Amino acid sequence: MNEGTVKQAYEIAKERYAKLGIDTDKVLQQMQDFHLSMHCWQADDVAGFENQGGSLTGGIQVNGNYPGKARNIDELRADILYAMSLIPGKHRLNLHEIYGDFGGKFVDRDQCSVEHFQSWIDWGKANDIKLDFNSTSFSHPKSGDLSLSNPDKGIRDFWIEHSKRCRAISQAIGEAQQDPCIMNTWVHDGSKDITVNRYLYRELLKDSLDQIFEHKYDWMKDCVESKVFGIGLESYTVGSNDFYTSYAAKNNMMITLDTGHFHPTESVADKVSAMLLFVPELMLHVSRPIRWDSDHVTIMDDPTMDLFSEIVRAGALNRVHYGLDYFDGTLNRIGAYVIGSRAAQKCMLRALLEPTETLRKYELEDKRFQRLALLEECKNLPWNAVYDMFCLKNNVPVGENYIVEVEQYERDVTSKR
Ligand SMILES: C[C@H](O)[C@H](O)[C@@H](O)C(=O)CO
Ligand SMILES: [Mn+2]
Repeated sequence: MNEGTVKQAYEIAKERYAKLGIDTDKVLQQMQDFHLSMHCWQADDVAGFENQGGSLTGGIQVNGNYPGKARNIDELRADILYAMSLIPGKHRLNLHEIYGDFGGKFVDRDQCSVEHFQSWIDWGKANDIKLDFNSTSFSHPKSGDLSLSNPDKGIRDFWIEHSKRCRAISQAIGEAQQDPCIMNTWVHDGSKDITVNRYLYRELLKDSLDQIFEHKYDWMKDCVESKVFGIGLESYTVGSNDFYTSYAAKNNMMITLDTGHFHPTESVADKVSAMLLFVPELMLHVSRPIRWDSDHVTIMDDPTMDLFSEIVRAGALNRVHYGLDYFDGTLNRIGAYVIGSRAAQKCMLRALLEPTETLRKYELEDKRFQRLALLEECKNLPWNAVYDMFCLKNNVPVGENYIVEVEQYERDVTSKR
């Protein structure tokens, strides 16, 4: 689509939205301030640089063997920068601990420190990209079924030490970038079959977390992530939703909502207003679960649109952090970043373009037909013309034009790996 057509379509959309009391120019400004935290692990199928060739454990799984995945830190950085060049706006990068710059040496998880992330800090500064962080409990000989909740004190202490070090690394990252680094704690701990020790494991997890979070930092923020179940750990998850919701509320901590970590018919959108009354902030891991936590590439589907609408309706734009979390090895991985990131942006854009005040007025007046009619009509308002304008303003390909760019990068770079 040429520039003139995009501008023309935008002017028509602007007029259409103005009739509903929406200022599209203002929404474009808001979109500029909407930063995703892109997950580094889509680039290499959650392999990282510690355990080259080791298998992915911890109840998560990547399918597919699409050629050209990033094999080292340079390739991963190049791929992420390329993906970012096709996504409008400025975005963060979310690192897992296993993506440290270990210089080819084996650095065990209880030995990691800021020196292994100094080159990431420098890279972030050089590219104006803020970083977030995750401790990594999976893909390690000591991962087993239980890490922070393991009855074996030696194993528990190993993971406590890992988590404490990850927090110190996050603090250093946050201070260096002068913006808090958000550190997510997710552990896979659970049981394949019936366990008679539910209370014990949760008691141990609580105690481990209390030790990990004891030290207070000012340049990092903690969040905790629950899950329904992992593969091979189907019967019981120590860090369930009830466990972490209670823990976060009691300790005034941020909670992570991974959209793949709930029962298939459970609405994650509905949790936003429920949780934000009791926890200070939310971290999202936007994913696309197909029947289970399959981590398909995020698309503009109803659950994701509902989630972003609820954030906007709750007036919580600044209390939510927008991480992505999917990993699909069956398709071009850079393309996957672009599709998922743009989809999340489109969901946010549509949410910002909603005539919420009018809808609320209808609701207060018990005008049920009018409320439903306007909600339906919003679906076919010209929001896509506003998104195209957002792309144009940010100098990135408009619409499907990014497909040829991804193909070109594949020909020039990833197919040669
Ligand atoms: C890599 C994982 O997806 C991530 O650490 C965690 O957030 C998760 O969602 C596990 O299912
Ligand atoms: Mn997640």
